[in-house]
Amino acid sequence: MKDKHRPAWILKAVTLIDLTTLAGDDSLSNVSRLCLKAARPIAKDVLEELGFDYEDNSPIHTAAVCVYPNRVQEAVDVLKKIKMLGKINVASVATGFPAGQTPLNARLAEIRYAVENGATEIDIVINRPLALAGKWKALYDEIGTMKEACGTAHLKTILATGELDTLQNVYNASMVAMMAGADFIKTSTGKESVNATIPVGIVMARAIKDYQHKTGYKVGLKPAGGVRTASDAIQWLILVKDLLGHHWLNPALFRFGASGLLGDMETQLYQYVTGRTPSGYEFTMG
Ligand SMILES: O=C[C@H](O)COP(=O)(O)O
Repeated sequence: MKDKHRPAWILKAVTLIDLTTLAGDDSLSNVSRLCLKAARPIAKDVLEELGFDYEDNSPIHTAAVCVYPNRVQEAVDVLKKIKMLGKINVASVATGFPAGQTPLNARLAEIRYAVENGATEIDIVINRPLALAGKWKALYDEIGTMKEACGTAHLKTILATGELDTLQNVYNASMVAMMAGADFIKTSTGKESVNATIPVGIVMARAIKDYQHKTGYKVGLKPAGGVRTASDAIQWLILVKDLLGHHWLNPALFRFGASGLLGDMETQLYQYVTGRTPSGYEFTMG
């Protein structure tokens, strides 16, 4: 890619991020910072130098923030306060994230709790033992009940591909999730030892394309876990553009799940604009 196009690709990628915090010590304070960062992800001078408005109507904000169910209400409140709720969605992981090893009733209750608190996107994890045992109908039924529990909230289905053993299982699980009503299929929780990889992305994009051919429905793709650099992000954008088409590169059909991707994007954009490396004092949260 020509260097002059790089900032545009990076800015595009910024708008496709589900800015995530999924840590045991998450609190009102870091969730607030996350929301402020989601609303103003790139420093004012850098953004203006690239020709974008920094003010309220700036199109450069992340697609969503992604938090644990217990933190949904706080994220909703902060985004409402800064008038960004709706422009930035609140996504919640649920269903015993990341392992999914809790009874189905508890997993469903967690979805309902997150939705009642204002989450409009729910990231569930699939039951890996069902997939590994080839019990696809049982997996379909579980995801179907989770879709129902979501109500009007969008369902993102995390396959945890690093634990599915084979690419055939990844393809089958993708198909089952889509047939059960997933709005997005997502690679990983970020907590497996292997997370979003390009080979898995190719298989999932292929499944999405096959599903579209069979049904006419477009399902989104969300690589998540270990996407850390602007170059990683651009690789994913190129993969999606090549396999699914340019129109898939919008927040309704593509997201990055990432906690640590913005830092490198900011650095890269700063370097592009100023020709120098940031000192470390250049960027502050919020
Ligand atoms: O869904 C999002 C992932 O948990 C984020 O993973 P990450 O912390 O490796 O970026």
